[in-house]
Amino acid sequence: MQSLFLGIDIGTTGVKALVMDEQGRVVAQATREYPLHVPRPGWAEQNPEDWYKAACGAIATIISKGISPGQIQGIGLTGQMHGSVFLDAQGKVIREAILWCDQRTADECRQITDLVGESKLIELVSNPALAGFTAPKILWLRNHEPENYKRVAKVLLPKDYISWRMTGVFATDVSDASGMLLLDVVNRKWSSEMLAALEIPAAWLAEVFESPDVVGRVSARGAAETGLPEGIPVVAGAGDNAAGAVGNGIISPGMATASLGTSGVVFTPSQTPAVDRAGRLHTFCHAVPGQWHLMGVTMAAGGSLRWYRDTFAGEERAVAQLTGRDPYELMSDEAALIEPGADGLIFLPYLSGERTPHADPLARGVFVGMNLKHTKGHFVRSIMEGVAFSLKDTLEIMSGLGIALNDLRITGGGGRSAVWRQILADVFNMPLQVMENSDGPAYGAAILGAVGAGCWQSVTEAVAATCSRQQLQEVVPIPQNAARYQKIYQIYIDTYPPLQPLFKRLSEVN
Ligand SMILES: Nc1ncnc2c1ncn2[C@@H]1O[C@H](COP(=O)(O)OP(=O)(O)O)[C@@H](O)[C@H]1O
Ligand SMILES: O=C(CO)[C@@H](O)[C@H](O)COP(=O)(O)O
Repeated sequence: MQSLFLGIDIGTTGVKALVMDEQGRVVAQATREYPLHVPRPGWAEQNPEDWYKAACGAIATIISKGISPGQIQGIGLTGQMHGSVFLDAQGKVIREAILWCDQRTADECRQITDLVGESKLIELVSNPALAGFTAPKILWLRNHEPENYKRVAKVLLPKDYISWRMTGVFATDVSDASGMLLLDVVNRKWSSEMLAALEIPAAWLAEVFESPDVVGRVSARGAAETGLPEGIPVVAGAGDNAAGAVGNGIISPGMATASLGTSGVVFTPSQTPAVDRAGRLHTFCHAVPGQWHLMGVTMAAGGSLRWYRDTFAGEERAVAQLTGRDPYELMSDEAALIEPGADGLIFLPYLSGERTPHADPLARGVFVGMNLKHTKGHFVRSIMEGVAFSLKDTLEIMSGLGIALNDLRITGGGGRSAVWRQILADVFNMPLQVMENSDGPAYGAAILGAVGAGCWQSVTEAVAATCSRQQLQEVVPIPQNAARYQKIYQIYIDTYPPLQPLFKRLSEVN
């Protein structure tokens, strides 16, 4: 009987689970959505119980597809990074998790920066204090919900909460832990100096492991809840971007992923903890032991298109329901009819604030240049283009740091759109590789689970054994589009600076 490996991704929109065989072939997959709560503008929360129920539901669907649970020999978890799950001493969730895209901690970021100092922060944890990272959320709880704060016994990241529910073990991995602002990223261990400075007890944090390390086994309780046999090894796993990179074979310098999930990320590995001293890129540990990575993050990439779909694409949603098509496909068809440049309509995708290149939680989305000619197709196209310009910002910073990329692979839900893929290739003026499996993070997690279970000796060996078959297509830039986008990009980058003080004033009256 073939051994199988289960990868589970606790995404922002839902859980994606897949099962992979010893050759790296995906043999079954399932997804389950859950809601995102926005109690106030700029806030974003989810109920960890929803994640666990969805994960159990996705596992049940996979089993119902004929997968024998007894064949599963290893499990890897991944998920949205930075989210704070606060548990009390009985293991009860104290309040909803505050997510990566929540912008409430601007004051706490300032507090941390004032307390520790900008350059000392880079020295201790390799990154500046950014809204969305986990440590500022812990301080927010202390400042705003002292009753809840008093009850805290553990702070877990989203995937680590699921791992704990399955195994009873409190564990995390170096890539996800990097986004807490509490990890000494260079030495891959908690920073006792940072914990002391912020007065956060070390006992609140899970033990840190390398991503393919086995941290526990499915417990009797986990088995009863998930329908999996007791005893399957569970590895530490990785943050979704690092796991997605493993799933797409991004484990050497020069390679990168451009990801269009809810967020948009350009991710490239590094053999050293090469810090961007200006703090524009995140410097985190990679899921490959001994490697690090740099990444730039656009907060609302696919999230911008989803906002448009939910707010303005009622007609497309209705037609999609009648025809069995996906509303995103219909929106992409509309965008395909519009010329590159959207007849002068430019979109700044700062609907959830921004991280790269402007670390500005108060930034907001903007359409510039609307005129009477513009139709819905123009708006869809300008959203796709604005997100591409934002990812280009990260590529430009990387290039300024001397990072040369020669293999850029697209991943995430937005990569399903051929129009959006071509826009990215044209805006970047670089060929893009389209991979077979767009659920890169879940696939990467399954690979890590397989390495932990001993199917391969290392992540590098696993990637060599699984990824070569996955390259489907190359999207080549169209020279005249690339030239046009180069001009529009110059206008795009000049649009934010004069608006920045207005975003601040807007936040004061809202
Ligand atoms: N067919 C499609 N065309 C264009 N964009 C799409 C399509 N399908 C999904 N998307 C985009 O992908 C996003 C979800 O990507 P996904 O990788 O699943 O995100 P997450 O991991 O954040 O849950 C959606 O918000 C949407 O913008
Ligand atoms: O905050 C980050 C990375 O620093 C995000 O990339 C989250 O990890 C969420 O990812 P998606 O839901 O967009 O995949």
